[in-house]
Amino acid sequence: MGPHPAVAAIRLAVRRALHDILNDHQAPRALAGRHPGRTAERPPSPLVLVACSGGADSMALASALAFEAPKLGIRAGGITVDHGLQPGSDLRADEVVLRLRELGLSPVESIAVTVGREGGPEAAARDARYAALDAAAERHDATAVLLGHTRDDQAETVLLGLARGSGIRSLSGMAAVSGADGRYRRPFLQLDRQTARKACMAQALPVWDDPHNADPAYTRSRLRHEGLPALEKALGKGVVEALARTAQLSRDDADALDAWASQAEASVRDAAGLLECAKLYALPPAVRRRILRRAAIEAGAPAGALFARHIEEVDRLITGWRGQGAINLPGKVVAQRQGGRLVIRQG
Ligand SMILES: Nc1ncnc2c1ncn2[C@@H]1O[C@H](COP(=O)(O)OP(=O)(O)OP(=O)(O)O)[C@@H](O)[C@H]1O
Repeated sequence: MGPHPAVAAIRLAVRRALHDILNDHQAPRALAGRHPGRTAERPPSPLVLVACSGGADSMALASALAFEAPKLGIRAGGITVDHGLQPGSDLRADEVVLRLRELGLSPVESIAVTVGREGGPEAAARDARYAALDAAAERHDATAVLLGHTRDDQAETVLLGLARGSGIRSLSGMAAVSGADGRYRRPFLQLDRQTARKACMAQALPVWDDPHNADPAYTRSRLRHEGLPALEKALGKGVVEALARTAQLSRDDADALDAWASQAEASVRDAAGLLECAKLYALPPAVRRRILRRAAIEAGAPAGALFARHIEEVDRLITGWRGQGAINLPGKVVAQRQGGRLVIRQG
């Protein structure tokens, strides 16, 4: 008898991700082969780490990694991050370490982090977690770090992006591959959360339910427990899949528009490198706004603090010109129209 269908599904997803990782990993060696003077940068047996909270998604991921990695000659390890946000979180982290070791993973490490306040509790915990995972990946010379985000997480991310009202880039959710050198991989992005949970049950894997995930103080938690169920009731069960598909389509569109904006940018700058308002005016708004956003970031505006409304205001210097004054942007950046040119610089 084969494995439970949910177990088969998680293993297939991980196997595909590992094949991709191996292909990418072998690329530098192929290069070294073509240029005999160069040596391969990576050790022969790649290490893949799973980032595991102890929850159902990442426990399922860890079990599938432990099963699939040895068959492909990959070493498999695991990291759990202790955010220190609840009493006893260190004991829970120790328990996750134990479980990962029981699965046969090595090395396994628990990392305690200090969560700051910047951007709210969810964002601060995420920043601290990724910094710890980045450092662990470097320390162990890991080729990749697997994350357990599912299709449901993706649907939630798309809705959060939609509610921000800042265009298709924020609808494009999480990428299957991201981070430095494509370090982070999300093999479960096409898989629903229930499948991961069922796979844990089928393998008798104990899972830990993070109380934060059910805490209505958190936006994502409200979306998960109230928003999405209401949407499913109104629009049908397929809405999660449709939202996840929207992420992929939006990502492709956003990438294409970014590329268009990169190409168009050279043609709207004069010999001195200043942006020409008449030429900007002739561009489609989506392309023009991307050029304006990039110019503001180049001038020192922090990307995370630069919102759609800022760019719209700068855009009005081009499309709704009536002699308005300089526009103040985050990071003390100022945008100003001067004699048919748009000047964006530190104020
Ligand atoms: N404390 C942690 N330590 C290590 N990795 C983590 C931790 N928290 C989250 N992750 C990683 O980030 C992914 C997404 O985390 P998120 O908090 O959005 O979901 P989650 O509901 O906690 O997921 P899970 O069911 O796997 O616990 C997890 O699947 C896991 O890979």
